[in-house]
Parts: sequence; C-alpha cells; structure tokens
Amino acid sequence: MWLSRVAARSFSVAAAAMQSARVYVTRKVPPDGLEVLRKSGRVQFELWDTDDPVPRAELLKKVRGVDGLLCVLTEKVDAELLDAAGPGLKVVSTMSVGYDHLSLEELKKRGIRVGYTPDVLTDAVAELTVALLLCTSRRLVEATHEAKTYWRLGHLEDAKRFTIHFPGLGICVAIAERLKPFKVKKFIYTDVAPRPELANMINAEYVSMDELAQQSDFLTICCALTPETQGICNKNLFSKMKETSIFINTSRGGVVNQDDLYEALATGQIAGAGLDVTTPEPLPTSHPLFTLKNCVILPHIASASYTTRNAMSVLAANNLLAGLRGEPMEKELKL
Ligand SMILES: O=CC(=O)O
Repeated sequence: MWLSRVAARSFSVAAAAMQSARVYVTRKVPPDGLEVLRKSGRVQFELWDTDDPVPRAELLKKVRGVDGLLCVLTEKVDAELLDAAGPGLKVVSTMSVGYDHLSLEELKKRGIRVGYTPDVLTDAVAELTVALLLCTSRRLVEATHEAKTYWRLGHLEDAKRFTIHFPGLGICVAIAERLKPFKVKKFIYTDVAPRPELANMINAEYVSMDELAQQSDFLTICCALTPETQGICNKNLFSKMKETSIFINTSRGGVVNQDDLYEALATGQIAGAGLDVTTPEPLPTSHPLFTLKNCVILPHIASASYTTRNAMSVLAANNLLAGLRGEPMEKELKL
C-alpha cells in the first residue's frame, strides 16, 4: 500500500512535470509521429518545419531550455548543443537507427536518456540495398541513358552467379533473405566474432576480413559507424577484392575511405560501387565519385518509404514521451 502510494506520487510528479514539457523537433517529421506528440496533450513542441536540416545556429537557439529533443541524424548532439540546451534537457530521441551523430559520453555524463528507432526500418533498408545491388551490377543508370542515346551497353552481371559477403550481420540477414530467390551460391560474413544465431538463419559462413575481400563478388556493408569501423573500407580492402566485384554501402559514409574507393573504381581494381551514404551528405556535385560511370550514388534514402518513416516517427515520439514521463522507452540506448 505504502509502496504503491509512493509510486503513484512519483508518477504524478513526473506527469505534472510533463504538463509543461517543452520539446524541439528538428525536422518536419512524418505526420503520424507529430500526431502522437499532439495527442499526448503533455508537450508543447516547436518544429523546424522543412525537409532541410535546421541550421546549427538556429538549432542552438531553439534548444535553449527544452526538456526534450526529437532529432534526426543530421543534428550533431554534442557538448556544445547540450550546453546550449541547459540542465533541463532530459531526453534526446533520434529518429534513426544509427547514433553516430550523438555524443553518448556527453549524454551519459549529464544523465540524459536516449531513444532511437531500430527494427522498424530493417525491411526498407534491406529492400533498398537489394535494389542498389541490382542497379549497380546490371548498370541500370547507364542503361537508361543508353536507351535514350546509342542503345548499346557493355557486359551486364547477374546476381545469382555470385557469392554475397557482409561485414557484420544484423540487417544483412534481411538483405540475404531477399537475395535468396536470386539463387545466390553462398553467403559469407565477417564480424568481431562469429554470430551463429543469425548466421544460421541464412546459412552464412564466418570468414576473416581478408577472406571476405578476396572471395567477394558482392560486398555489402551494413555495420554501424564507430571508432573501430571508421574507414575500414580502404585501399587495403579494395586491393584484395576481385576486379569483377561490386561494393555496396547502405550504412554510413564514414566506414569508407572515399579517396581509396575512387582510386579502386577509376583504375578498375573493382567493377562498381553503389552508395546510399557518403561523406559528407549531401556529397558535393563536383565530387570525383560523381564522374564515374561505375559508381551509383543515392541521397541516403534507404529508410525513406512513407510507411517506414511514419513508423520511425511514431517510435521516436513514443520514446520521447516515455522518457519525459520517466518510464521505460520502447527502444532506449543503454548508455
Ligand atoms: O541511416 C539511417 C538511420 O540511421 O536511421
């Protein structure tokens, strides 16, 4: 009885605090997520109401005194931003599965809770990865141009003859499941250690990074960007790949050394690359990678379907509200 009264009291304190919770939303996030915030009746939120990233100076101004921040991956949440927000900031909820834009150390130091949006985008990312893989290997971008000009194109590769290689499993399981019907001969992967629970789902074999590069026909990168994975796709990796190999990246641009990738593509060290992510984003149109016919570049759209982005916005909004209420979030990063 006593315990439940204490629990009820602490809940009502948290709820009362929420009455006045101020939140800044850094992007015009999809409508379902905004509806969750509106319907809660517990937050006053201000929104950067465009599809473009909020300018840094504006962001630093707008976060002053907020209790919660709902952001996307273009916002660097670092000491400067957290100082600008002040001690009232309790929750940062990012509408992304990746969190390399968040300074976790600073957040932890200040006791700020962090929500993110894994799982809900897995299908969309896997689908886009397969689309990019086929588009790059079958040279579809060049082909649409050819259709309008000479109606002539060199050799095309087909997916089923190949072995597909993944560093890091995770989302790659969803990609492999979609590739199975293409009669792929073999899936292999590397990671810091074997992950049999996932590998068994797609019958994938664990190999070293070197073997991965050497045997690779398609190499798709699905790992998170961390200090350990920064620049792992570099001259060393590309020099071990076959000339017929295709490199696909739908994770983060930072895992690739782009100068080395350019060199590998321009010299025929590898056959092609499909990139949904680059450094920086957007990649300047004057960037050398844009001059290459064998490089297909997309504007980071892997999760960009209406359904998926709506689901991400709902999860991000619910994470934010739960954090503000002092309740467990559906998807919270353990700091
Ligand atoms: O790249 C997309 C994400 O992290 O959600």
